[in-house]
Amino acid sequence: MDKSFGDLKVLDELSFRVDPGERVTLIGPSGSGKTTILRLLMTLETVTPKADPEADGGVVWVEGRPYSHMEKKGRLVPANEKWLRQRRSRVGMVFQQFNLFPNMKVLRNVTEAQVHVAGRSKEEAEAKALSLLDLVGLADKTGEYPSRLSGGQQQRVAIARALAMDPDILLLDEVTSALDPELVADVLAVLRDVAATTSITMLCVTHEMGFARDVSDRVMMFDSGRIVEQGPPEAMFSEPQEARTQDFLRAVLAE
Ligand SMILES: Nc1ncnc2c1ncn2[C@@H]1O[C@H](COP(=O)(O)OP(=O)(O)OP(=O)(O)O)[C@@H](O)[C@H]1O
Repeated sequence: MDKSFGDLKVLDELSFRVDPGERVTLIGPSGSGKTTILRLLMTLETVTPKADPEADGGVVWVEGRPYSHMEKKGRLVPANEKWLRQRRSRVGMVFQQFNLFPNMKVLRNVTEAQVHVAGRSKEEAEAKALSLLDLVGLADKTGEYPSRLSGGQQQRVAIARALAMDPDILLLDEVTSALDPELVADVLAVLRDVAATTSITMLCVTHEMGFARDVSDRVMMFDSGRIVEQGPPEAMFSEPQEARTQDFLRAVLAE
């Protein structure tokens, strides 16, 4: 797939596959297009069509079904808003800036989409929310507004909210970058727990190399919208083959 913003080409003929249950970490310098990939998967962006209308314009597939497109008379056509809304609910995303609903208490933050998007009853949604808030260590904060929580606690609510929809894929976009250093460990511990206790597919952008090493099946190094190299974390971190990966890891690990 390609993605451009005006004249700026951000993703260049990018193509990759993530298997069900696989944990993939995207690493690479700032501006290399990592967040754009997650936003495309969340349908917050659309791919830039090729000039040649016959060319493969970049179709995103999730769980073997077209996601960015829909099938019409045996052909794939760009998806309409209704289709996207339905498919989007199969993908959970946690953002750098938490993005909780500020006017809703913690419990309602985690039940809202369950009730209004997934169509669950209030009781069912609350039971699920309570068990997930327990999982992220916030069972005692259900009645608080987000503004009364630390950044780390807000991020743990956001993780519970994403998981509450039973997504096929969990997208994590630098989820600890906006946190004070002492709060990072708690959030990573919750995610390690999620990785260890579920089989959810995870696609994660992070600068936390220890976390990437522990939870990933595969690490992909990006630069200028292209995959520079990819492989299991042991190989990527111990013996990166490409000079760009070596330079990037040296710089990140020296921070
Ligand atoms: N909506 C937008 N309009 C214009 N340019 C954009 C937009 N979103 C992203 N870009 C540009 O696309 C490029 C890739 O951005 P992206 O956020 O995907 O990179 P990244 O690898 O995630 O970087 P970082 O690690 O800093 O978050 C950057 O040059 C960015 O300025």
